[in-house]
Amino acid sequence: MGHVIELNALTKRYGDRTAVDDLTLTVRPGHVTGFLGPNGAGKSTTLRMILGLTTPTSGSATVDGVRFADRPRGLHHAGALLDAGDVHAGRTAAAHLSALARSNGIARARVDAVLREVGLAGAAARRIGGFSLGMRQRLGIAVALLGDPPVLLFDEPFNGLDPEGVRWVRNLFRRLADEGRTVFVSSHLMSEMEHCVDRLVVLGRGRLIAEQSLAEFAARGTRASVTVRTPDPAALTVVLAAEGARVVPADAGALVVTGLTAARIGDLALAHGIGLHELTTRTASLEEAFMELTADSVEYHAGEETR
Ligand SMILES: Nc1ncnc2c1ncn2[C@@H]1O[C@H](COP(=O)(O)OP(=O)(O)OP(=O)(O)O)[C@@H](O)[C@H]1O
Repeated sequence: MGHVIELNALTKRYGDRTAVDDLTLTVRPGHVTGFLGPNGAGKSTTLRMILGLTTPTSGSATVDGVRFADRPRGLHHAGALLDAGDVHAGRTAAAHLSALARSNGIARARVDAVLREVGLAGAAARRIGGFSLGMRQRLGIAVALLGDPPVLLFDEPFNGLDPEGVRWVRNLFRRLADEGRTVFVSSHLMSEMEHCVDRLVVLGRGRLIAEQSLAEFAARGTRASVTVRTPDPAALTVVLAAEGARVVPADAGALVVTGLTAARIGDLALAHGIGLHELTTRTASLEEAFMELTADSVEYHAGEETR
């Protein structure tokens, strides 16, 4: 079984700006691999280089050891959803897919099959110009599936989808991976990814920050904190700080404590005769782990002047 995507020191520079910086990684079949990073991290540029749409400045991107541009009949080999807005608005959905099927040597029957698959069978004869964003995403996914390819790349596939659509896409990715395909999905939102990926590649300012399983990623981010409520926060803060804990006041008189377990906090409070009204352990969410991991590489912070 093959269809491994390999990036080797892949680099893309635009003038003095490095969009993708020395990226080396492997994306394997049978998994849904999430490709995460803040806006401008270089995800789209990377996907475009894998597809041979953008030429690397240096390094290489191959599928099964062969550059995409060197493969005949592209859509049989790899399917992609890139910019869902990038279609001929005057065409109908069926005409758009039929044209692609013809130019890629794909049987016409596949057009109806993928329209059904993405839930657009009823809209086949409608012009794409009148499609909602969610319908365009579905059409883009239909294009990716058209050649029944072993490799599938999706750039921000959840954009514009309603909750039912999001769920459908997640199940679709899972099924495609279970069929042994290589599924590589970009997103800037961890919340979209944590329900459907089993591996993660995290990018920040063009550089690889993490490449691991979802479980490994979750373990790295779970720094537990304990929320404590007490009628005497000042006294408890002194006691906990003396034990080396970090204590931060939170809403409504609560304290957020890191560095001590809930059990230890409870014992210390008892030993000092301090009452407790709440003692709750919280583990950081994947979203928080992702934010922490990429904090140094976020380029565009809200409410901040350009640096
Ligand atoms: N054709 C281009 N010419 C010049 N700069 C470009 C070009 N394409 C991308 N860039 C720059 O490269 C960097 C990476 O962009 P890219 O679109 O790959 O990021 P991304 O991770 O997909 O971001 P987003 O989540 O916002 O889509 C950005 O700084 C972008 O401005």
